[in-house]
Amino acid sequence: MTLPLEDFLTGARWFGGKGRPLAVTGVRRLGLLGDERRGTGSPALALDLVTVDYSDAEGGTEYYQLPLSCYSEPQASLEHAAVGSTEDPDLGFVHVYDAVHDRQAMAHLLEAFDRQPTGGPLRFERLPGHDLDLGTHSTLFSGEQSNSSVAFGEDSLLKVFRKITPGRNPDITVHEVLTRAGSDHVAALFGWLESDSLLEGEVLQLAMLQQFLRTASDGWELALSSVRNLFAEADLHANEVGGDFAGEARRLGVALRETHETLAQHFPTRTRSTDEQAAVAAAMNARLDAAAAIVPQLVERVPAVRRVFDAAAGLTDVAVQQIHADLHLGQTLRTVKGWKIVDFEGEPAKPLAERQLPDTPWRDVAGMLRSFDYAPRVVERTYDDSDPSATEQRAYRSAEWSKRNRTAFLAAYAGRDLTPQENLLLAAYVADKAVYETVYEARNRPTWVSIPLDAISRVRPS
Ligand SMILES: Nc1ncnc2c1ncn2[C@@H]1O[C@H](COP(=O)(O)OP(=O)(O)O)[C@@H](O)[C@H]1O
Ligand SMILES: O=P(O)(O)O[C@H]1O[C@H](CO)[C@@H](O[C@H]2O[C@H](CO)[C@@H](O)[C@H](O)[C@H]2O)[C@H](O)[C@H]1O
Repeated sequence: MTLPLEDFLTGARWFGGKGRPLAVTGVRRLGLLGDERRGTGSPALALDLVTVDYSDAEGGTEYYQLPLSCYSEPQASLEHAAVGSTEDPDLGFVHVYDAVHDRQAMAHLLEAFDRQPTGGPLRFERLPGHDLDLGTHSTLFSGEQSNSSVAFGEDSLLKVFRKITPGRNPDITVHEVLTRAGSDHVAALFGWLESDSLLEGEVLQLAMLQQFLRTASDGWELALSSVRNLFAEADLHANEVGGDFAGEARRLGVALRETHETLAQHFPTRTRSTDEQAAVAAAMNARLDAAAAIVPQLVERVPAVRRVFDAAAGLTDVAVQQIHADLHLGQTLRTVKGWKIVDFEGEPAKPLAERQLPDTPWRDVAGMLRSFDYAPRVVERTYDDSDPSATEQRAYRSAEWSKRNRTAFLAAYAGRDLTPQENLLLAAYVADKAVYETVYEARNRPTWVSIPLDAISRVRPS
């Protein structure tokens, strides 16, 4: 009896290949933890890596990590996480469950981070400065994530990477550097798990353990409630209502600037050659053409956007460094100790080699500016629009909220007026992100596509 892994993968919310024809063509055991003694009720935790081959025109191979809880007896309490039953080469006949749902299995992992066993096929790396709380139990985060996150009490958070790209994971690399540098703007990295076996000649990094931000509120949710407050007070301006966000936007600007400064001190920096800058603009134009083929409403807006990208092609002395590369309000957390930035993996859809290239900090700034445009537009959509004057009033106030927070964020980030070159570069990155968003929305939330399309309509070549 083999495990129905294709069904399991396609039903998992973190699986990136949904809707594509695929086959699981290999399963590789990276490690086994815990000893399942019959009758003890304690599971063995198998860390397996499955190879997924796609058979559509795009084709390609991906690897996904499956942490599996293996029991000799069925577990009624884990029925919701059942994968199937199988004759396992190491364990004999077992009932198998998705281990991130299983407190006993997660406890094996946490203990292993504490003990750091040597000699096995798995390496549990730790950074100094924090004693793990082993008296906690695990809770799986729910939510639209591309990985699986498990909190251990209020002490630590384990992010189990699902799609595994051979090579170092930028989320670990960047968190390690920022933690060692004492940055205030990330959750401290406690450690990570990697496999001794190489794939395609590269290391496999499987999970990251970090400080659990107990007092965190999601930046996106905070922005939405600020807009709701504004809309609830029909005769007040954004600076007069209780939930004004501009102070937070300013603090976010400072947090991003300081994060960029720390990254620039610890990773290589350089300026792009003229050829590289031209290639970046050409890639933006190519993305624009590809997006227009998918989102027809974009077609009439292509010439204006192209003029911005063409102007940006000629910019010189563009400084590049390590950045976040996928920044938006949903990647920020407000804690009692200020703003924290999470998820330094870069855009998951891009190949690792591309994600590892240095880029301009203005890409991150542009990502945040786009979020300040999104938040009020998303709230506007929740209102009934039967009263045209109320709808118009909300649209006006929406633009007011967005401008106020974009201005506060940018002023705090830059601390000075932007040069014409910086303005142009930023405009190009904002447009590029909005173009990307039209495709993202068309595929995922088609009724939201007007949000980036309207932003693109406002693009004016200077
Ligand atoms: N250290 C932390 N403490 C508490 N919550 C966190 C922490 N890091 C991330 N989160 C929250 O966990 C969720 C997933 O985090 P993220 O890094 O974006 O995962 P993914 O790579 O799966 O998208 C987000 O809601 C984020 O706000
Ligand atoms: O899942 P990721 O964090 O990699 O990002 C993807 O999903 C985001 C939505 O969660 C999407 O962001 C867009 O919508 C946000 C509101 O939901 C908004 O704040 C962002 O500014 C906007 O780009 C992101 O584009 C996509 O890559």
